[in-house]
Amino acid sequence: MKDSLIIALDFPNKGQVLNFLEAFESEQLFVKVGMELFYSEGPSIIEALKKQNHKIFLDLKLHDIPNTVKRAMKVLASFGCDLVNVHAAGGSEMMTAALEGLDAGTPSGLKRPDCIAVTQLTSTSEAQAKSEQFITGSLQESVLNYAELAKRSGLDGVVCSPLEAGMIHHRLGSEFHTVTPGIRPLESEMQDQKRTATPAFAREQGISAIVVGRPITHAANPLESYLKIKNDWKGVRL
Ligand SMILES: O=C(O)c1cc(=O)[nH]c(=O)n1[C@@H]1O[C@H](COP(=O)(O)O)[C@@H](O)[C@H]1O
Repeated sequence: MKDSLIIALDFPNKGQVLNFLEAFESEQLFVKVGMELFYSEGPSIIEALKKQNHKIFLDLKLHDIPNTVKRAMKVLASFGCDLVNVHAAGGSEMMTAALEGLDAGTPSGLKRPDCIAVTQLTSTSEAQAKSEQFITGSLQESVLNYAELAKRSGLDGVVCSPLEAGMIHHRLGSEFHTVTPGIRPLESEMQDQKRTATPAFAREQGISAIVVGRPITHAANPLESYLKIKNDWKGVRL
């Protein structure tokens, strides 16, 4: 996953996804299938994307009792995705159970998908975390606490905002992955995201992978937007 730009395919159905991907024929992509697309299309969307040789992040953010998460992860592992996630707030026992389910469900000969934990959603502000989640410290501390818990539980990394990734690598090492949504080029609107940064800022933080949705999928020319964000992220000067 190192240095990947993951495109969030937040579309309602397979038809719109395949239509969108036509412009990317020459690119081997890392794409994210989230709740809307997976709930509408089911595992067949994963099959269709694998046929096109794209890497896949199946983003269903599991958060339930350990037994339920373990059994669900066993099913998800059988799809042959590259990356899946849970909410760190589910706790250490749940995260360990997620890994057990993935190990049990990964077909022989395949690598188990990497598993990362959402710390604090990038749509959460400091004020919201304090007034609605009742955290007493700072939001950064909360992100770091969740990241430490995820690492102790054996996970491969976390989802956080680009603003916290540098701190996480400093504390937990560069091998522990940070995957960061909340990426907004200077000209883009924040929409519902609260903790955002540019692709160039993300590059300076040692982030493993950035996740970008609407700045690409809603762009007038999605391929052009993708290439521009990718170049900014990789520090390529044209
Ligand atoms: O787990 C995620 O992917 C995720 C976590 C998070 O904290 N924030 C977040 O935005 N995401 C996802 O990342 C994508 C961001 O999309 P845009 O805001 O359109 O770039 C969406 O598909 C979100 O579901």
